[in-house]
Order: sequence, then C-alpha cells, then structure tokens
Amino acid sequence: MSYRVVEVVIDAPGLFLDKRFDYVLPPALASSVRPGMRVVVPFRSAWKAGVVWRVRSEPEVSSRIRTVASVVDREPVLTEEQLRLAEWLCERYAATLPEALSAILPGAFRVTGRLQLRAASGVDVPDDVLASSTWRLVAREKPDDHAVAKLGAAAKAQIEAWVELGYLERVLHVSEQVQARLQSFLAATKAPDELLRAAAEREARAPRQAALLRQLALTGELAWERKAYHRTTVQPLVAAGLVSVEERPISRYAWPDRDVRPAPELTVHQARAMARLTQLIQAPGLRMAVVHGVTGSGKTEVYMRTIADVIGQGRQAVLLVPEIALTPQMVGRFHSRFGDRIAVLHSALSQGERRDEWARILRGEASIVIGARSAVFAPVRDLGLIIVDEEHEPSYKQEDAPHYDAREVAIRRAEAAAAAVVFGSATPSLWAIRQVEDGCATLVSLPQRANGRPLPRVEIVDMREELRIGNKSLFSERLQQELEATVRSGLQAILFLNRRGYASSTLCRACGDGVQCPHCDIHLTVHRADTGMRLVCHYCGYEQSYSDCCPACGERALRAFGIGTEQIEAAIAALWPDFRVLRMDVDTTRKKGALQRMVADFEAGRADVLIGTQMIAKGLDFPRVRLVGVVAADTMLTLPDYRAHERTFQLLTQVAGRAGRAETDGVTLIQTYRPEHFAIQAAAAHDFAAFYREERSQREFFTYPPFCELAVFLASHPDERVARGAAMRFERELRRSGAIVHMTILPASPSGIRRIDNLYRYQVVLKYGRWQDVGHDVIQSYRLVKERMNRLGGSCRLDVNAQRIG
Ligand SMILES: Nc1ncnc2c1ncn2[C@@H]1O[C@H](COP(=O)(O)OP(=O)(O)OP(=O)(O)O)[C@@H](O)[C@H]1O
Ligand SMILES: [Zn+2]
Ligand SMILES: [Zn+2]
Repeated sequence: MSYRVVEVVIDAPGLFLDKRFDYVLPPALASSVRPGMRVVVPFRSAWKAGVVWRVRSEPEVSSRIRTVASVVDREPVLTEEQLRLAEWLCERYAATLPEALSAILPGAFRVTGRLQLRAASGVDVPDDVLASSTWRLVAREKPDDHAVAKLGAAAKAQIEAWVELGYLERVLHVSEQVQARLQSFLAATKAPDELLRAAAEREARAPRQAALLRQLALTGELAWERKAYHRTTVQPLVAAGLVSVEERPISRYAWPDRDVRPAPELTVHQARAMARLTQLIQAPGLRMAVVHGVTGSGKTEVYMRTIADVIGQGRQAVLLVPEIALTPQMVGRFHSRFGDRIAVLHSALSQGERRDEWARILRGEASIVIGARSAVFAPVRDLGLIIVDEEHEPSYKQEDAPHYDAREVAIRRAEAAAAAVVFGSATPSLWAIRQVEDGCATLVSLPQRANGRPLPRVEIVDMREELRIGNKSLFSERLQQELEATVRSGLQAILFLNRRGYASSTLCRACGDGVQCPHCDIHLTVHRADTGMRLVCHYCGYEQSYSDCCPACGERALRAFGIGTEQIEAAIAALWPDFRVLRMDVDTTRKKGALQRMVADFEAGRADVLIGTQMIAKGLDFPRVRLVGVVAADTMLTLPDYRAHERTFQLLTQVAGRAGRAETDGVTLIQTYRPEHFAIQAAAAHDFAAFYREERSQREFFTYPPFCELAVFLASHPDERVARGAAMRFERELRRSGAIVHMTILPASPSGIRRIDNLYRYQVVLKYGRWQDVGHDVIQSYRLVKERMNRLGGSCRLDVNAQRIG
C-alpha cells in the first residue's frame, strides 16, 4: 500500500513561512486531491488553510506526518500555470510562496478553519450538561475554543471533563470568506416538439406545467427561483423525465448599462496599426509591441479589434487598465461589443463579485478579462494576448510584497503561453522604448487623433512674470481669462495639481519652524474641514487643529505654504461663486463608487470645472473639455525621485491630452516657475522624441533605469539603532557575497522619510545589470536579516526592480 502525500503552502504570509509542509491524505480523499486545491490542515497548535502545491505517492510515511483535515474544493482554484507563476514571483521579487499565492488568488477565496464544540452526536447527553450555565456561556456565540479560553479555570475544567466523558465533541468547522453563489436552472431533457406535445396534454389539468414546458421548448433552459411552485409544477415534470434541475454557480457582478456605439471606421493610422498587430498575433512564440499613440488617437478601438482577432482564434485575452480608467462607461463599451464573454476584475468590485468573476474565468465562461493590475493573474487557460494600457502608469508596480510589476508578469505569462503582449501609451515609459531599442518589441505608432482634431495648443505661463506684475493669486491672468471664457461658453475645464489638501506645509514667519507630525519626520499638511482648518499627517493619519500660533516660538506667525487642490477649490469659489466645481483626489474619492460617480457627473456636464490630482490624467475621455490648466508644474519636477522628469512629462502630456477631444478645440496652459525646463518644453511642444533623447542621455550618464535595475532594501523598527543595524548588516552580507562584482551598493542610510508612525526606516539601494547575476545572493542576505528582524519585532522589505527610491 502507498500513501498520497500533499505538499501544502500554508496561508500565513506574515509568518515568513517559505516552506511547504507535508501532509498525508486520508484514504477517502486520496484520489480526488490535485494541486491548486484549498485544504485545511493542523498546523502547530491551530488549524490553517493552505493550497496544495504538489501531490506525490510514498511507500512509507513518517509516523509524525499529520493528516489533511478537510479539502475545500472539488476543482482547483489555481491552474498549474499559476502555480509556476507563483514560483517565479518568489525568484524575481524575493517573495515567499504564501505572499505570491495571496497576490494571485483573490482574498474572497480565503478559508478559515476553526474547532467547534458541540453536543456529541449518537450519545445520550445528560440534560444538566446542556442546561448548565457553563455550556450556555460557551454556546451563546460561537461555541469554539476561543469561547472556552475566556472561561474561568473551574468552568474550563468542567468543559474538558465533558469532552473526556464523550458528552461534548470537537469538530472542525471550515468556512470560506465568500461562498459561490448558486442558482437553480431548469433544463429540457427532451426535444422541443416532445415538450410541446407534453404541454398540450397538460393544458387543462396543469396549466403552470404546460406554460413552463412551452417556455423550455423555446429556450432550452431557464433560471428558476420560484420555489413555491416547486412541488406541484417542477417535480412532476422531473418525474416524467422532461426536465432536470441543476444548481450552477453564477456571478454576482451586475453589468453597467451597455454603451452601444457602433464600431467606427478605422482611420488610416489605426488601420495600419491593426495590420501590424494582426501580423504580430499570428506569429509564433512570445511577441511584444509598444503602441505609441498620442492622446485621443483611438487606441481603445485598436485594442478591441485586436482582442476580437485573438478570441476569434479560440484563445483568450487580458486587458489591463489603470483602476480609475475602469469606469462603467468603459466596461459598458466592451460589454456591448463582446457581450458576456467579458469578465471584470478590479478592486471596486465586492469580494463576492470578484470571486464569481474569477470562477467564471476558471470555468472558461469568459474569454476576455478586463481589469486593473492584479487581473494580470487571471486564471485564463489559453492565453493569446495581454494588453497593458497606459503602460507608463506607476500603479502597475505593486507597492507591497510581493513587489511585482504587472508589465513583467505579463511578459512572463505570455512567454509561458506563447502569447503576444501589447504595451500602449501616449507617453511610453523609458522602459518600454528600451524594449524597442533592444529589438524585443515592435513599435507601432498612432501619430494623430482619431477624430482628425489637432492636439491641444499648449502655452507655458511664466509665473515669475505674474509675480512681477503683482498677481499673487494661484491663477495667472491668462488662466483666469481662459477659465472664464470656457465656462461662460458652456464648455468645461480641468485644473490639475498633483497635491491634495489645502496647503502642503506650514512655516513660521518669526522663527522659520513648521509643524511636524509627532510620529513621523514630515511636515503636517493643512486641510480644510467643516470644523475649520486642520493639520493632517499623510503618512500616519495623525490630526490636530490648526492655529496660527507657532508651536516652537509661540508667535502668531504660522502661515500655510504650498498650494493643494482644496485651495484651488476655495480660490474658484471666491472668484466665481456660480461655477459648478468637482474636486477629485484621494480625499474625495475614498468612498466606494464616489470616483465613478464623479467621472459620470463631469461627463454628463453636471459640473463646469474639475479639479484633480494625477487621478484625472489617466485615459479619461471627456468630449466637452476645452481648457486644461496645470496650476503648478513645478511640484512634480522637484520630487526626490530619479523619475521626476519622466513623471512630469507624462502627467503634463496626459493631462493636456484631456483637452479638445471631440466637440471643441483644446487649450492647455501650464503655469510654472521653470518654463525653460526640458520636460515642460517637450510636453508643451508634444515632442516625445525630444524629451526621450534628453532623459535617456541623463539616465545613461548617471546609470539609472533602464540602464540598470534598482532594488531597495528597507528595514524598519521603533528603535533607530536596530533599523540602522539591520540595513548595515544587509549591506555587509552583500559586500561579502559573490554578487558584489555585479553591482553597486549605495550605503545604508535613512530612507527619504526617516520615521513614519514611530518606526525608523533605513535603506540600502542596489544597482545592478541583471537580476540573474545577483538575485540569489541578495535573497539570501535578505532572508537572513529579515528573519532576525522578525524576532526583534521589526520588519524588512525588499523591492526588486524598484520604481522609486525611499
Ligand atoms: N476611427 C475612429 N473614428 C472616429 N472616432 C474614433 C475612432 N476611433 C476612436 N474614436 C474616438 O476617439 C476618442 C478617443 O479614443 P480613445 O479614448 O481610444 O483614445 P486613446 O488613444 O485611448 O487616448 P488616451 O491615451 O488619451 O486615453 C474616443 O471618443 C473614440 O470613440
Ligand atoms: Zn515660530
Ligand atoms: Zn505622521
């Protein structure tokens, strides 16, 4: 006799359990368990959920091996390919297997196992046991070991004694975060003409049965909710062998209204792009393309047709878009073109909706997946194409572990499936253009807007001049004129500023100090609330009220500095009280659905001016916007980030691209104190090539990505010495390792913000050519330091292929 042994990845990312644990399957389950199924197993002194990684046969097992307690699934919830992908996430991003799996599988699939106490079955339990106050106390809520733990010593002993005696028993209770939603279906089991004959027979004596049969003769099946008639209507038909009843999983996701627009005739450039992409899709192996299409060039239409090609070949397609671009309008457009073959995955869905959509993809019911970053993990089985729209967006890189880059995951999956990958943007990242230069990707260009309109005219407004003429307001005279003219003519304006709040900091005019967060090394931001001005920490959430009295010197000389979106809102209300204004930033879009509502309101013309942060620069298509005003372009240029110029150019180009898209010509005004800066100049001239040339040479000269890769190690701990010590240890370990010849180490130093929420943060930045050359040693050093740090109550993270430092 042989044993079936499963290797299980325990669902406990926090514990840094990278190992897989062996369990033996009870004989009854031995043949039905496959990799990718969820199980519950005894682990240490508790019950843990996990995913079966591998199943193997063993002639002998150790007497210490424990037994799988429960198998949750009948079919795997993860495909073989996804398990391989998890393995790759570990190698590429220094993740642990539990972290990798939790990134791939939606949280709705999380399972918990709990021991419940109950009266033993098949035993005569004395009445006074169940009537006792002790048992009633335990049974009041969930009768489990947590409830027992809260009892006094005597009561605890009493419970254990009853368990000993066999009156009470412990059973494992397994529950899923969200369960599949099932729906009953009636299905015809006979041909339509036979159903119609049977209906005619029943017409007189059983009219409801007859009606049902006639309906089924037409449709073959129908969803069945009306339980009330079940016994008199459905059961006789089942008994007669005419109808069967099935329970099937369905999706809770409700489609937004369809947006029925006929597919437009392609422009010359779109047609040319299509031809290139069609070629690409038909070629064998991994293929990549970068679609560089100016704002409004109609990339979406090209994507739709490329997707249609791929599903026409019987394969599947995944389209990634930034979270915010996944508006109901956009989903509605795809839905009206492709119908129910679409599945949607993004964070605005409820847990249940996400679970159901995932399951539909797994069952092969959907052939097109549209979603945000994590949809790159969708369980499609025959992947033909992945499109990453707005490829330049930083949100494709996950900030938490595993720190994956969805663009790289896309390439990885496409490689495994011999599929095509398309990266689209009006402002391709340096990374994407580098792929083209290296010959890995084909460049496809859409140089003109699809509707034949020109790109908006962009003017740079020198704010130093405004100061000179005595204009101290947030708006230059030009911007005031254009704003006034735009709104008065019934058109819309967007005002962009990449900073939320009222003011970014405070400064005392007497002593030069400002107000810091007591828990973080950062200035507090000024916010306007109903109760007056407040000072808020954007990093830990600390808040206090604002007064102009300086906490350092006591003078009433504290002033707010650095404008934020709330200040723009206030300035407009003061200048033009009748303008209808929407403000879109993190603060106004926290509530579920708020963002979608705002986009819909603005699109429907229920506001004249939209004020927003970078959120508004992501692929939104508002036909009535004439004016875009960038209130302060400099805020982005001065960020301590090697990509500050790139982000500035991208945001300016993208936000300018919201103007003049359909019903009107567009104007964009960029207010700045640095009008000569190349990123601003290039954005104003719509000159991607000029920007790219300059930025590329700077990156190459200083050796920054894409001319190297960065990894950032970060240690944090309440005690500064421990945080610094961990970073220094990591650095030393690496300097001793073989990998040192392949990389440059920037020495351990405080991170950009030295302390957040009372945790000190120290970092080590690594620069290297290829992760393959250094990854092994880096991961080893990282584990060593991290394990020690976990014991000391701190934490470590390693961001491989980091997009930001500090
Ligand atoms: N062939 C066409 N003829 C006319 N209009 C078109 C055509 N193709 C697309 N459009 C329209 O052009 C507008 C812009 O298209 P789309 O939103 O796809 O642009 P985009 O390239 O994604 O731009 P951005 O990068 O700014 O998001 C849309 O309103 C779309 O309906
Ligand atoms: Zn002061
Ligand atoms: Zn803080």
